Amino acid sequence: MSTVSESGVVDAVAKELFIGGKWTAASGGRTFPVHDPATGEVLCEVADASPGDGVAALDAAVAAQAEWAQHPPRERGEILRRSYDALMRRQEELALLMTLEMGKPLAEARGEIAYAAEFFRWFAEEAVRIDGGFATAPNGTGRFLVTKQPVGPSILITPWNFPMAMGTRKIGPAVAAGCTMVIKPAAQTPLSMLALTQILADAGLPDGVLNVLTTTDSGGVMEPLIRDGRARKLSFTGSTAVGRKLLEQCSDKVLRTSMELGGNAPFLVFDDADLDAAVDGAMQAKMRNIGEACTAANRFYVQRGIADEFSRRLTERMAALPIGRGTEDGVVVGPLIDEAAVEKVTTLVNDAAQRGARVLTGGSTVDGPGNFYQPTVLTDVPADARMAAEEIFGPVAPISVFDTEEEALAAANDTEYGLVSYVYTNDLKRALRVCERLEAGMVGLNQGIVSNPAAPFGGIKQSGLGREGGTVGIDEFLETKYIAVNL
Ligand SMILES: O=CCCCC(=O)O
Repeated sequence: MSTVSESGVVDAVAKELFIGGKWTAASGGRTFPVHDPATGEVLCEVADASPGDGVAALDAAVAAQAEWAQHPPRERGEILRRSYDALMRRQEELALLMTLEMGKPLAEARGEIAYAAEFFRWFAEEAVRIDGGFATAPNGTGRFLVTKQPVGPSILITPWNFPMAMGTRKIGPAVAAGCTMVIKPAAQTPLSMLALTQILADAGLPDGVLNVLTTTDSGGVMEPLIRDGRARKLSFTGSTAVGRKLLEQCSDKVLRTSMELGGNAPFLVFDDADLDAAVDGAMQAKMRNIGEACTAANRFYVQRGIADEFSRRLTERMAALPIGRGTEDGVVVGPLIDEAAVEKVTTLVNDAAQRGARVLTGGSTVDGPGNFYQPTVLTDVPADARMAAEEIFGPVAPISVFDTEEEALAAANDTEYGLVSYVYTNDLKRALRVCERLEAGMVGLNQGIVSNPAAPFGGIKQSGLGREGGTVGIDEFLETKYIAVNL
């Protein structure tokens, strides 16, 4: 595409299902609308898969598995590498497409395309490094041969908040490992995944390796595939509530699972922290993706000596953020994904205010069309406020004050979640002590963003199972086989 226009990027995407290497209409020709969250307008109609379409997609993935597993790792890597190049070459148009369907500002959408592409570059390099082992048995006679094989047909379910990167983070290692896939993007944001599908097909991904289902009937279409028994793996990114249900379904046929679930990230700022850095980090940890991220700082705990100054500076920064449609120049805060998201944020803020929290800035929706909520800072947020326990998933920063390290750790760990925590301190011993005791799969130490394709992303407790990215990311799609050799 030579020009980048709103209608152009939407028109350029195939709106059908992708099954066995072919674009195909949903059975009955059913479609559903995709909306622009900034205006509420319909962007386009997309195929609405039925349970029967789901089975056809799984059939195609199963049929392609044996041959794909034998495909040379170098070639699997090269498909990913060509796809990386295409993503970066087309960064501008793909970013616009993402902003239109998801709402995030264009600068962030560009960032997500680059982030997404990096997963392909990373796993292109990992495809050729799948290793094994050969050892002598302790009794000296036998030998152990250890090899790794693809798990098999995999079901991938991706969320709306990072519509491209959560796809490449799963597709990358699956392709590198030699697994075939059925992928279902979120109904709110199918277009980025459909564009990505064409990129992979153009890069030479064989027919049947990637099959894509867009649907409004997620449970009706996906549950039978999970229970079918031919898929061997489910990788899901989404809420803990949905993750629990999927885990139950997976138990039926004992599927391998990777679960990237919800978070409730604490952000600790100690008196000895660099305050400028802490406020910068707070803005990143809170406002990346308009707060619609499982990694978003959900609770700020600030030590008493600097609490007023931290709150003042954060409030000033939040109040100054330009709000608007993500396609407009300079906009930093786009719309939330839908009305339900706005309602949830409104309920949580009102609940905290009723329990005694003070609103320092924001605290309400924005007049006019679209799903906008003002950047909001609350202080004196009591421990029993709902937002202390639930993911806000919006531009709201609740601040509470603490006195001692022990108190801060107790508050930070007082959650069923354990995805990520953030700590700001200049005391090395405290930093290490606190990082070790925080119950989280990831910690940002004097850093407001932890996400990196080369690092293992994932949570403990009810934030999930497994890791994505890093050197361990490919293992999620590999089985270890041990061959006992009798000499
Ligand atoms: O909502 C969670 C998606 C994870 C985004 C990231 O990789 O940082």
